[in-house]
Amino acid sequence: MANAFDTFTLKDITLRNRIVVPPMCQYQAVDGVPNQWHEIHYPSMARGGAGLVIVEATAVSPEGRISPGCTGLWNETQAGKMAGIAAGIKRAGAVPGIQIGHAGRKASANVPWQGDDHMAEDDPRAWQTISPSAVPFGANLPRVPREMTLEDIKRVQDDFVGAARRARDAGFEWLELHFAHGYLAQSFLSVHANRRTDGYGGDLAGRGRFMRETLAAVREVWPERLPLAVRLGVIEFDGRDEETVADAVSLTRDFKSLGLDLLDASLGFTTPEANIPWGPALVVPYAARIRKEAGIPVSAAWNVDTPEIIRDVLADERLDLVMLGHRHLSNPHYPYTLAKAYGIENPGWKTLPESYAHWLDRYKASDER
Ligand SMILES: C=C(C(=O)O)c1ccccc1
Repeated sequence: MANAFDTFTLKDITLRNRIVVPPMCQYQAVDGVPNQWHEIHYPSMARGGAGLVIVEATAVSPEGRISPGCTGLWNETQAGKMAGIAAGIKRAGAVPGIQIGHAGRKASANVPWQGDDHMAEDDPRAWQTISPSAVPFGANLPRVPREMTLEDIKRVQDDFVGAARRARDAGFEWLELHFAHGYLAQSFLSVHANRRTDGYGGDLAGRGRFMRETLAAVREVWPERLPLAVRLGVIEFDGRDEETVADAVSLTRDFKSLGLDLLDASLGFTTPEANIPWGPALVVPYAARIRKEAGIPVSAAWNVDTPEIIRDVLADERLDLVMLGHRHLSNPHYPYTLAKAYGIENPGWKTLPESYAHWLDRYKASDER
């Protein structure tokens, strides 16, 4: 029976606990280059006590960004800045992770609080998006993407490999491929986005090919001793759920045979018509099924966010790691809050830097006396 403050070892990497700061886009980069925002944000999150801090969805190419504010790992300038961020996370006691991806037909968008929609075609910042088929997402993202050629597919897969190599050389110790949320890789898997009739479309084998090939190629450059994860949209809530979840189980088994170490279960988000039943631990049942049927460690986000839920999903081994994004944005020291909720002795010394722990212990808060 695991609990949130147990260590977790995967390959040569041991996390100090089961708490993860998941990738959460900050939309603060310029030309994909991390800056002081990221240099403060990520080490601060790590200083709060989480076991693993995963840097936001980082584009493998300029056209792969969701928005102009997204980070990238397609050049050495970006890699140099990312090296400092990885070191800062590690210095703060967490394992440095990074998520790499390509936004596909959801790219070229305004940041969420500036519209969360495709930039106008005459916006000088906008760019042509690409996708498995010339099928738009719709709703706030109506631009018709260009259908990818086989050369495009190979180029983008090579871009994933290049970004993985830069992440390795920058000192990251945990790599997550972004195969979820309606971005490019998920679009290949989705019947809502992929109408191809060549080897990258049609049945599950065809729709899963881009993901399998990309994972295998990245595994070649990502050190065997370091964990390789995939965030996969395992359900869409589009009326095809049993088929989609069964596909996710099958695909995860394939990924495992290609060197996947952990599956981070999330949502598909490939159609605006989805009817998502928002609520506590929304994705956990599907993550647990994959854990059992594919025999691989799993994590999940999406309202795994109370001490009771966190305790239960870990104790009964539905999840191996909990992704606490919302909790960390409102309180980067959430591990301390969680330790106190569990009545753990000396919660500050258990989760925070010694200077914080000292003062928290030395002079009690008025409601702690
Ligand atoms: C910006 C996102 C990402 O990087 O996955 C995202 C998209 C949809 C829901 C949550 C997060």
